[in-house]
Amino acid sequence: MKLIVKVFPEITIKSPPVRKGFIRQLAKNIRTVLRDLDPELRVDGVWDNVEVETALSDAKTLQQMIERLRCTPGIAHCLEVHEYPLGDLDDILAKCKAHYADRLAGKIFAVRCKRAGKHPFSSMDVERHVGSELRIQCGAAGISLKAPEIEVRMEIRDQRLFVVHAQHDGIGGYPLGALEQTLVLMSGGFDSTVAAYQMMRRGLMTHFCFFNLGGRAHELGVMEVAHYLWKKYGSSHRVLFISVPFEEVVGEILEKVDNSQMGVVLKRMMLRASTEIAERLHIDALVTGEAISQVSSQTLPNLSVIDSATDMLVLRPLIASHKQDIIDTAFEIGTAEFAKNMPEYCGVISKNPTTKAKRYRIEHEEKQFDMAVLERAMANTRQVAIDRVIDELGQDLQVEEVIEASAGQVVLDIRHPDLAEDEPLQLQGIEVHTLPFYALNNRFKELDVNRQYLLYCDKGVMSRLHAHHLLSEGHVNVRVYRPS
Ligand SMILES: Nc1ncnc2c1ncn2[C@@H]1O[C@H](COP(=O)(O)OP(=O)(O)OP(=O)(O)O)[C@@H](O)[C@H]1O
Repeated sequence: MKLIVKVFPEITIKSPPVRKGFIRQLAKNIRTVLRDLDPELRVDGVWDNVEVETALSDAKTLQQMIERLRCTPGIAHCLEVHEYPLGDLDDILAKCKAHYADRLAGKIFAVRCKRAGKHPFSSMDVERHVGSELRIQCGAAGISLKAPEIEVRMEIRDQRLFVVHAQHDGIGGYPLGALEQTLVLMSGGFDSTVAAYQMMRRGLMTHFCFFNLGGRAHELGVMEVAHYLWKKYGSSHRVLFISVPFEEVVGEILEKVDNSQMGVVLKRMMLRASTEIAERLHIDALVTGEAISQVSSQTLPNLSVIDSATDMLVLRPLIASHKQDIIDTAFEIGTAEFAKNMPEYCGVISKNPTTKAKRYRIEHEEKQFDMAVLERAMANTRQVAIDRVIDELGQDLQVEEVIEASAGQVVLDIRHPDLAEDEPLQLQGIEVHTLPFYALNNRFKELDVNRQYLLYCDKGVMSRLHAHHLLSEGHVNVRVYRPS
């Protein structure tokens, strides 16, 4: 199969050397993202598109390839095409007929031709000839250029003809690796996950930084959603997940800072810490999910005082977004399910948080704060490559594993629903329920405590992590199911 990947239109209007650089980067990213599906894949960047060719014909793998391309930043859309050497107008007609004949009977259609190179005919000559002949030969109902039911599409490039079989829309943006890097402050809710996605889609390599305010379940949830985002939209580049233990910082704030000023001080501490991390890693900007007035503390005076804690650029891609739009995007990109179920832990809750923070007042409050506490948090920061984040977490956890389920036990398939649907787990005589890992924390307590639950996932890592967490929460009837 051949795919023609059309790059994001903003790239095509760049100067030739810049455009070339972007296309080279995109071709490299596509190779990386698809390599495990076909190590022999051919990827060539040309003028304003990238050609991808695979000798594989298995429908499931091809579908996976297309799905990955659709989520790769820099791609406007990709076309599934059939390639032929270019012949005369009748030959072009014959090729189009071979692919479209069975779809045209009784339909209103249009022929669209794009052409590059020197030919004895124009694009319009091709459209007219193919259109009028297909109409007669295939029994079509008519031609409408404005509102066709079916479009017969082709591209002619020099001496090659591509008949388009299907088009798949991508997410647009710039290829990762061609621009700078950012560090997103990730709390795992709707806002920070959408903010991270927007930066990634725009082509900025985005690392994740989480401040652990005291909730282990929150940390696990943030790791999972960060891993999901990276895997789905950014796996062409390895990024980092950084976890900063902020429990002691929260304790110090609770003890030393006036209640109404606590939220602003906490955010300033987060910015100080993330600035240091970003500088160490040569990252150019910080990103947060704040949107103006979304919560009472997200006011301009507060944001201004928060920003004065750092000289680093702080980007807030959602600043003027409506909450509903953010939620809709989270559903589209697949982070909403994580966000809805995120066991958020907020260490400092002010009764009357200030909405008009004053810098002198905040600085006065911070004078009481022992900065050694922040330094200790920084010294204990954990940094893991995102592709290892789940594995490393699961390594040392002691959880009993079961290789064969027996009657009476319930197997909980905690995989992402897409995966569970594609390859359903079927066990003779055993009760199997699907309960995705992101919903596990909230829904587990609704289950019958007298049953024994075996958690199942594909690699045995997520199941171990979650089983360990449930055990530590006091649910004793939990094991990991690892069929041999
Ligand atoms: N524990 C945390 N770790 C990392 N970043 C955080 C943390 N808490 C807050 N942030 C950052 O500050 C931003 C604002 O957080 P806040 O809790 O005020 O709003 P929010 O609307 O609940 O955010 P979200 O929906 O992203 O959880 C978040 O979007 C995130 O970028």
